[in-house]
Amino acid sequence: MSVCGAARCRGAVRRILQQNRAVCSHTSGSTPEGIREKLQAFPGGSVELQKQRDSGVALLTVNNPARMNAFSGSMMLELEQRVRELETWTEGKAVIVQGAAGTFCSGSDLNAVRALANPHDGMKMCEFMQNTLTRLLRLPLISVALVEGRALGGGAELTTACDFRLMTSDGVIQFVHKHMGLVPGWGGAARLVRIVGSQNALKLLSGAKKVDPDTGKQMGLVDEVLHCSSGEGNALSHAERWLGQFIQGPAPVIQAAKRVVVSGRELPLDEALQTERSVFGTVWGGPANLEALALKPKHK
Ligand SMILES: CC[C@@H](C(=O)O)C(=O)SCCNC(=O)CCNC(=O)[C@H](O)C(C)(C)COP(=O)(O)OP(=O)(O)OC[C@H]1O[C@@H](n2cnc3c(N)ncnc32)[C@H](O)[C@@H]1OP(=O)(O)O
Repeated sequence: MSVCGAARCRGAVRRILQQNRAVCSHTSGSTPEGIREKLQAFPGGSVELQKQRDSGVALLTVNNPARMNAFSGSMMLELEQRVRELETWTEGKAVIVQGAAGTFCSGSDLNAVRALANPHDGMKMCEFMQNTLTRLLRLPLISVALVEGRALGGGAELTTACDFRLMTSDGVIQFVHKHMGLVPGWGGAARLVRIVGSQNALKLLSGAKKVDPDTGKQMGLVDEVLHCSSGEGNALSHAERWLGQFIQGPAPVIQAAKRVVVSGRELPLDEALQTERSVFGTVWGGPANLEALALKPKHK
């Protein structure tokens, strides 16, 4: 990359980091640090990250099978750490978010929820998770939620923090918050409205409706239904194949595509155009661009 290109790239990265800092200050008013010790007091399970360097696809696995992959406090902290690791993965192209043992995620661990049920702790937890999931959605990687089994409550919210949702035929997404006397607090409502529109979002939240794969596909919540028999890694290999059509080519170009989509999705038009120019500058005259020009391609 030229010196000029590198400077533009740093500018684009700086702008995205500024967006992320804006999320922190907008969603908390203060830092969400106070909640870390409290979350640490609810251990159990893990959030695992496996970076597949050959393909540029990372697997992020929510792993707490004894509780249907519910998020313990320590898992919320681990998720933030994993997202932090992905933010600096310059060779990466995509991330698949999945649950362990054939089911996606049943939301917050109800034991932690009970203990943090006062408004102050609830707000801090919600700020912390909003920040983490906003950063997940803004990663310069194509993100896919692979929904096998159930995605409930916070698990349903997690699916909306990905660019795409793939569902196996046994999958269910359900915003069960109403049954808990709640609304989503991890940013899931704001994202849901943007994905399916306000009419559908209101139906899903006020009715706590179960979304099966076909209904999800009709309303635009589900991008693809994976018809595969259940079994270790079977759905994952289908998901990887589906993802393959979007991640051919060099990582900087894939990351640039994601960055212009994030700015187009989130910023006012003038700022989005400015970011688009900066990101364009990182790929214009870059190795992939020069190689393509030398090949005189025909796009048939
Ligand atoms: C702000 C809150 C909101 C958010 O964060 O956005 C939330 O997410 S609140 C949590 C919302 N989720 C739930 O309310 C899920 C409650 N669980 C269920 O409805 C059912 O367990 C199930 C997920 C539909 C599975 O049912 P089934 O297949 O019949 O299995 P079991 O019920 O026997 O579950 C096995 C085991 O897992 C425990 N479990 C499941 N979910 C949670 C959870 N969210 N927190 C803690 N533990 C959970 C369940 O209690 C069973 O444990 P044992 O009884 O010890 O076997």
